[in-house]
Amino acid sequence: MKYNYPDDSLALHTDAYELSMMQTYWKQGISQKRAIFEAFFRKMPFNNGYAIYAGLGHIIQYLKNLHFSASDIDYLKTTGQFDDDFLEYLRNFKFTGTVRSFEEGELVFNNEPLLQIDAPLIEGQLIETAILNILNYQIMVATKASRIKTVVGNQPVMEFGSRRAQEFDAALWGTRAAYIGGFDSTSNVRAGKLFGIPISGTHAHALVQAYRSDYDAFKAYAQTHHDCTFLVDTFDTLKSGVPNAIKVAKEMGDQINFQAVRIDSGDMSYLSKKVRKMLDDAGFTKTKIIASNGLDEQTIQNLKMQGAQIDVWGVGTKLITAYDQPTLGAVYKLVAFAGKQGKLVDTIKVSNNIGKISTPGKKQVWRINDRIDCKNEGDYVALDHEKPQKESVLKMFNPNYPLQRKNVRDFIARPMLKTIWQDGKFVYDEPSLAEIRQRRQKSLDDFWNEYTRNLNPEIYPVDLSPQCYDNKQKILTEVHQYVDSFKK
Ligand SMILES: Nc1ncnc2c1ncn2[C@@H]1O[C@H](COP(=O)(O)OP(=O)(O)OP(=O)(O)O)[C@@H](O)[C@H]1O
Ligand SMILES: O=P(O)(O)OC[C@H]1O[C@H](OP(=O)(O)OP(=O)(O)O)[C@H](O)[C@@H]1O
Ligand SMILES: O=C(O)c1cccnc1
Repeated sequence: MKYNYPDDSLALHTDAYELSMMQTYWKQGISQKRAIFEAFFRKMPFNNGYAIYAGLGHIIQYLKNLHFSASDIDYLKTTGQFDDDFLEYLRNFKFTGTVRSFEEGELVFNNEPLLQIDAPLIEGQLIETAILNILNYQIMVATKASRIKTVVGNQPVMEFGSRRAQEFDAALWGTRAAYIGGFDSTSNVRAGKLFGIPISGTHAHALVQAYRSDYDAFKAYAQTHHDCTFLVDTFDTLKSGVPNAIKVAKEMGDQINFQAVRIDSGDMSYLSKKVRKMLDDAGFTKTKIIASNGLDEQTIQNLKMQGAQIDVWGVGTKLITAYDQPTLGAVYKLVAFAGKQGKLVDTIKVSNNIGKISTPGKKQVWRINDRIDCKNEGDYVALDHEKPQKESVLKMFNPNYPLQRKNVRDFIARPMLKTIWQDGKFVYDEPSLAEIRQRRQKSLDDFWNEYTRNLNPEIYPVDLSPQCYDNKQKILTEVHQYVDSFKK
């Protein structure tokens, strides 16, 4: 199997149907017409009240490098599905569009555009698969991480998921998303190098197994490291692991910093209390207890309720695989397309399921913040030309929850979709990961706790402007007329 192309690119990281459609657009002369696509998801992940936006960093990297390499074109030729003139076009392909997006670390909600591509139709079509691939995964992991961090509070939580992640890319970008969502460090060393995420870790059972003795293993580790965390559950936590960790720490004295012990099995509430007492009695009151093994927000909360004496948490599988939910279900829809005279015409995707009918038109999302209590009142999805920030009273209503309408006065409206590319030019001042993490915390603080609690949160209003709503109804009526025209 040959999979090692020196000039491999990510342009073919797309579904075949995107390329098939692109060939049609190209041959029919509509490929350069302006098209607006928007990405959004319909249902909140994990029944959470909010999601954390993550993935833009990867999308930026992808779009900056987007091109078809010589071997990509050669391969497409071998499929026999594409004409030479189209392949020649692909050879010189370049992204020339405008991209607007939420910024990473912001709280986002269902049924609002998260990312918007305003580009020649052919370009917007190619990138659908990659954009959804990135967003569908990273938003889930960042949101899961945020739920876990909410329960962990000020204690450190380490990301341990690489070995259980769905392959390399998921481990790498998943840990970045986890860091955005509030995790404090990662065990993935490459993520440390590439993203500057602090790396942290302890040691595995293999070390103790190799020495066949807790004492010998801890001693060997202590002779080769200053900062020491000992994994104490390989044979028996209370009878052998902790007593030998203490013995080694006493023998080594100031030569080591006896930072922590890690417990990775058994009843972690019971064990952590016993271990705390043993450490304290031996004078190691500052030595921390780390817990790992199948943890998530529920087990951590439960352990805390039981008074477990755990100071630091290590979480892998259930975070990195977004264990409770395999996908976010984000979609990418064409919302407007250049009509006959080049003027944008709004488009709709109809469904029997009312919640699945797309909202036509190029839009902006406005976050409405109450000037008095400084908390967010709701998100207001408006057509792009609207200026809600200039209104004195904003009528907010959600057609799916018609009784929840309200008039908002004295507000600040903040546009959430920021320009990342303008007509092919990258214009975004990319924030550091530290800034993105701070943004998550700041954003969370701007919401009432009713929306951000982990269990049964209130539904945060994501409302359509009256113009946006009327536009949707008008286009829906046109579609109904079109469909009716086929009836006998
Ligand atoms: N006091 C506790 N309350 C609630 N859940 C706990 C408590 N202690 C441990 N757990 C959780 O219970 C689960 C136990 O899983 P499992 O049966 O795989 O572990 P184990 O048998 O102790 O260890 P292993 O099989 O890895 O040697 C883990 O998810 C762990 O986080
Ligand atoms: O349970 P998770 O949340 O996924 O956390 C990561 C797990 O990975 C390691 O176990 P593993 O048995 O792979 O190796 P070990 O020998 O280091 O325990 C570690 O000890 C944790 O139990
Ligand atoms: O450093 C650790 O303790 C660690 C790293 C990866 C997986 N489990 C544990």
